[in-house]
Amino acid sequence: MDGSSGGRRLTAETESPPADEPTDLVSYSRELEDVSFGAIVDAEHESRVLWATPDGLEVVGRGIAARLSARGPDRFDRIRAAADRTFAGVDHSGPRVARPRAFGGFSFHDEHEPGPPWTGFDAASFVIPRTLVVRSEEGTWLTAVATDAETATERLERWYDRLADLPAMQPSGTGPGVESTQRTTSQAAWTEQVEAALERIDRGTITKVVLAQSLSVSLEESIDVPGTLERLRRQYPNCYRFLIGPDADETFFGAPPERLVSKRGDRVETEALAGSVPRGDMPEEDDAHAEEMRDSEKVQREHGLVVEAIRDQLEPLASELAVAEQTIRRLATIQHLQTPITATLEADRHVLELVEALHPTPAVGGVPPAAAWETIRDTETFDRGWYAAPVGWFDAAGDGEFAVGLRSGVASDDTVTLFAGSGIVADSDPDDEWDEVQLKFRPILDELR
Ligand SMILES: C=C(O[C@@H]1C=C(C(=O)O)C=C[C@H]1O)C(=O)O
Repeated sequence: MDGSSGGRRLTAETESPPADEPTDLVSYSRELEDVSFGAIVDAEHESRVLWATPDGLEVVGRGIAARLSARGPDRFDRIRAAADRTFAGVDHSGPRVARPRAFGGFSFHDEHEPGPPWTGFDAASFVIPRTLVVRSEEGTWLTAVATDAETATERLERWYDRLADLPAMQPSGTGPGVESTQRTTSQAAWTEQVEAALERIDRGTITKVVLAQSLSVSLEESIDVPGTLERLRRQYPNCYRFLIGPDADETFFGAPPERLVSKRGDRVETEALAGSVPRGDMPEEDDAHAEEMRDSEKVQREHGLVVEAIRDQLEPLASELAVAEQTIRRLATIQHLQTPITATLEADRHVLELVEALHPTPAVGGVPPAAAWETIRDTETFDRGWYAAPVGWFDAAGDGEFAVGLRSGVASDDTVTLFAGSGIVADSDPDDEWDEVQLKFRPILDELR
């Protein structure tokens, strides 16, 4: 879905600009007792990131040792080139798990121009935080990154003492309360939008398109995003959790179920996640919904398009590709059809090459990609920004992991703008698709109440 783009820009800043000469960065790590992550990500006026995976890796970061951002259709390449230069100057002393990583993501489309509610969010933007805490099977580690050894040591010791003094558990609080909500799309407008998309499907312009809505939520109090994510962890333990807070007013966060891609060495893992039904109150009802989804020709067609597109994108890069058996993915409020896909790369690749190849899958875009994007742009009356786009991390070796930025919202003080969408194929019913979108608002909306 690369379209033409006006402005192209690339910046790679470190804490002591100018950045055209790569600045060397020193990274030191130290093991910690388990600590509260809240102290790292409570800084609303400093850059902050949080990343947690269903398999138990949790990372929080604060401040900026280096920032990479890019616009335009070659934004993936530009970020990679800038990152290669930056990482080449990093000297890390510590275990691999505690190494510096770049956290961030991309807008859904490369024509993205930052504007409210996405002011701080470029079309591609990553930071290597100055202070990092990672919790994994290999323990909890603190890392400090700086332009010289003395600053890195000082930062490491200061944060070590600060974290050691805080209780490991901090209360995650309660929801800020919802004062009012405002839709971008009324149900009548949605019905028209879906019918117009169905006409394009009838004419053969597209086979599938994912249409979304946004919901602006005014809160009774300002939101504590890390606390909200902590509560989401309890409700959605098998989902990702992320927070991307540039040093601006807005924070993008969510609890997406969907992995876009993970890459370690030559091993690649991804999945098709498409097809949705509610959970039932009783086990029988729950199973009945799941069965109805599995047996639906429409849902299978919708899901199959995603599997096919992922396979087509990965096959040229892989020496081996395996599509596993379809399963039901059960989350607290919704269930999905899921097909895990793994591959072995035939040559060395950067995870951003895989991100570029895969984004957007037809689980969030459509088929064919360009005509689907045109439909989205002609139809949706709000800015997708970073919704449904890749969010995650990568390291010096080009390994990394990205989720799809779903079940997400962008928060600014006492407002959160939520996003959710659903796949439209031939036979889609506007009312059913409406219900599905409302279901997908729930993970975040429930935690705001
Ligand atoms: C578009 C969203 O979800 C995606 C679309 C799905 C579907 O159409 O069934 C299911 C999971 C996600 O891939 C969303 O959560 O906003």
